[in-house]
Amino acid sequence: ASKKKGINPNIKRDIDPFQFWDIIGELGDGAFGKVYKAQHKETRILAALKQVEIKSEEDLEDFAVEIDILSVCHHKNVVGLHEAFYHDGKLWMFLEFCGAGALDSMMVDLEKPLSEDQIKYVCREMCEALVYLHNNRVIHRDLKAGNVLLTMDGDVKLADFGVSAKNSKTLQRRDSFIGTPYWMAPEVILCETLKDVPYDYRADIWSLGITLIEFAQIEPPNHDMHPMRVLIKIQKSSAPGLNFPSRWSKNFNDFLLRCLNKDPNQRSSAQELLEHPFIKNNVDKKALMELISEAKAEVMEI
Ligand SMILES: COc1ccc(Nc2ncnc(-c3cccnc3Nc3cc(NC(=O)c4cccc(C(F)(F)F)c4)ccc3C)n2)cc1
Repeated sequence: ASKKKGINPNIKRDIDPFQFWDIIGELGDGAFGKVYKAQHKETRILAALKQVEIKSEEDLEDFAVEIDILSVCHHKNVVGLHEAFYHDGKLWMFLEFCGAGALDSMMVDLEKPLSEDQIKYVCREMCEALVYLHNNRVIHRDLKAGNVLLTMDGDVKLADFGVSAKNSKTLQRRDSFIGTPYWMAPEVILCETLKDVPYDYRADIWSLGITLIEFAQIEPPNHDMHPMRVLIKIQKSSAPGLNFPSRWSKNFNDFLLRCLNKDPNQRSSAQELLEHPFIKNNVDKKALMELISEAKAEVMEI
């Protein structure tokens, strides 16, 4: 039976976005169209704008999924959608602007990893986002430092930029389904290769563990391997850990063991992780605020 193509109520149609928004800068050239910095004419709020050419109804359906997720997900740790337009054959998405950018570029710019106190705070905020997403039956599927945004106030917001073309280590994602393999849980790889093993929210917990190692070491495990080789390595090897565990607290090492279990059933849920001593108490944004001022100061120097 032909599914009735519901018009997505969250997308404003045939209204020119430039009536309400000005483009004030460029944020980068993503894999699917350009991304700009925009400002609302009345409210003066800032947004990140993605424009995507819509060539077919199928394209629109693809992106309508993203709009549906963003329209129902209202949480302090998930990037918010201001509004979306379908105008002039293009889909325009205005997301809340996070002034400090993504954590992977911050570590690259500062040429240093996060401290344990910074990791604690970001990890606690990411777990709160995952509890919310998983309770709303949303699986992120591509958790990594590049999808963790920061505001100038030190708020942590989960995003998903699809696949950045600039990262040559990315296996084609849009049509096929392989993302960036380094963060992929073993069962996901099985699923991608055998295409039948259904995987669920526990894959995000594995990727969270890999992302914490990335925060601690700037790169995920196996980053120096060819992406295709990594798929096999993750399958075959035991769960990864920190390169120098003794440099980190027992709580951090134990938290990683709870995330990085090759058996999805052995992994903790995001809710359980919120109770783990690594992030349960005296976690605050102070350490992260220092990192943000360093990163912004560094930019001012140039
Ligand atoms: C280079 O310096 C900067 C400085 C500031 C920023 N700040 C910023 N703030 C907000 N968004 C962006 C952004 C950058 C590049 C590409 N897309 C961006 N945001 C964005 C995200 C989305 N979609 C999602 O984040 C998304 C999609 C599906 C699911 C989910 C989730 F599961 F997390 F809710 C999130 C759609 C459209 C846009 C414009 N960038 C970025 C780079």
